[in-house]
Amino acid sequence: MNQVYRDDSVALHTDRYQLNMGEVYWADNVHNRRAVFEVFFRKMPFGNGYAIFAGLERVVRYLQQFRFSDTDLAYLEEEGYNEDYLDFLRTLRFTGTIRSMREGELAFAGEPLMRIEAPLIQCQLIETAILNIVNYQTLIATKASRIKHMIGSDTALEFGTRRAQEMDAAVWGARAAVIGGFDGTANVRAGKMFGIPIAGTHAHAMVQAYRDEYEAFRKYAGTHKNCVFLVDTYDTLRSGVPNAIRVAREFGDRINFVGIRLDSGDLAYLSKKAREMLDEAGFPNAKIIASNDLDEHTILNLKAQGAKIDVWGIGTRLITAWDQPALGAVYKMVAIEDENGRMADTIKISSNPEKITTPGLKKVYRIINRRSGKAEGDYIALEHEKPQDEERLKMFHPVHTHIMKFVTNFEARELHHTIFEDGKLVYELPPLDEIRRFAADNLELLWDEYKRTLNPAEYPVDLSQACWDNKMAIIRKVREDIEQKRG
Ligand SMILES: Nc1ncnc2c1ncn2[C@@H]1O[C@H](COP(=O)(O)OP(=O)(O)OP(=O)(O)O)[C@@H](O)[C@H]1O
Ligand SMILES: O=P(O)(O)OC[C@H]1O[C@H](OP(=O)(O)OP(=O)(O)O)[C@H](O)[C@@H]1O
Ligand SMILES: O=C(O)c1cccnc1
Repeated sequence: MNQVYRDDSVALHTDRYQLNMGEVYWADNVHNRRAVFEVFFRKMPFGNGYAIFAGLERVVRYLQQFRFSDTDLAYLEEEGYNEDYLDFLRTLRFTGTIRSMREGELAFAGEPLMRIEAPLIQCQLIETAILNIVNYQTLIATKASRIKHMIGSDTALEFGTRRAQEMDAAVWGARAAVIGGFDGTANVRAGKMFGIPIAGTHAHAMVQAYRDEYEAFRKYAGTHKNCVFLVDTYDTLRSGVPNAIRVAREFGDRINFVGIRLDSGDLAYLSKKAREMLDEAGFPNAKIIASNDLDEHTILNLKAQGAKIDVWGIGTRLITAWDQPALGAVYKMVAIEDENGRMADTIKISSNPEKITTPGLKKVYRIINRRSGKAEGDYIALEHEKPQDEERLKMFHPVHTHIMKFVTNFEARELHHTIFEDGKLVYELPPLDEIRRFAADNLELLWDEYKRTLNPAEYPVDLSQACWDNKMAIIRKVREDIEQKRG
């Protein structure tokens, strides 16, 4: 094992191969050539019809802090990196330009979420952290949106911290959940950091600590105005709910009896019975909160059974993205400056046509039909193109090109915004409630066919003719070059 150093920077939050490539570029003096990379994912997470982009705020914070500390450099020296290379890294800062979707934007497979344009070595060194952040936060925001879709107008609370994949995931996951439509979190630190409303009841431990359930509820009521009693420690209907009602009656106006929480058993049956008991006791406004391994599937099922649940506490299955642990977003080069100072488009070829990258500097537009107010699809065009000037826009599937349509009377809304310009932050990070509203408004652009959680329709993400022609010409050129070199 190597020596251990103080963790005082984020610059080494990268893979070793990025530093290795950086050294190659630096030694060959090509490290400052302008390069362009794009972040995108290839498959819709959870089989959902849309994803919700999240992670930009943390990417911004990371890039603002990006610098190698003395201990970083000492560590890299020990790892055998060239001293002059390390001297170069010592003063390295992010000086690039980033165009990105805003957090809360709807995102789809195959389209660039972010575009990073910077000296080659910088593009490379920041790849790992950017993917780390965007992959996780976009995944959780999307999972939260699926769950919130089922919860509808009831309250959705994020309860996952104890089961999250470590502390960072818990707080940034709570924030992503809010972007996806959640109303609050149990994580107090996330509340402090992001201004998320915090909510909380109590655990079985408190009932066990007093042994007597009635006594425990009374103690809670004695110290808290807002009371939610957890009623399933011993027997929900015979003990828990009656004790909650008894304490609520005894304390009267001295407390605000918010309701009860169910955390085990048949949540449909118990919630209906508890609702009857609370109503009969004169507490029709007391809420029923449910938790216990909930996700969009159990919630749909519970609603179908007529469960009387007002507030849903969702932990493990949200914060760990239970059914799909990774989004799989990648970071691919689309252009690089050549030895003559001109930008040249680049491509990565694959035997799978869906995996061939799309070369060149591009923009992404959402094509919105002015008559219906709904999105027709997303349209990826080359930088210089102006789709909004077209009378009749041809949209076709980028792989199965015979699937096509013409759109008229549309708005072409650009999805990327400039975040950094030559290293300077030019974007004002919006407050979280604005991002949450933005995500909810965006969902209004989608037909219901794209929003159902089971087998949604595939939303079109198309290339412009010029973009497609450019891609085909580059594929042909690469093939010809290979043939020529083979002789
Ligand atoms: N009426 C229902 N329909 C469908 N799923 C339900 C219903 N009630 C509860 N569930 C879900 O079924 C699962 C039940 O979990 P489990 O079998 O561990 O029982 P439990 O009630 O948690 O038992 P324990 O007393 O050990 O906590 C949970 O995911 C819960 O959300
Ligand atoms: O089920 P989740 O979706 O992950 O939601 C969070 C869970 O965390 C708590 O359980 P835990 O057993 O850890 O503690 P408690 O029941 O004693 O509070 C809570 O009661 C929920 O069941
Ligand atoms: O407040 C609660 O009820 C809560 C918080 C975290 C996890 N489970 C429950």
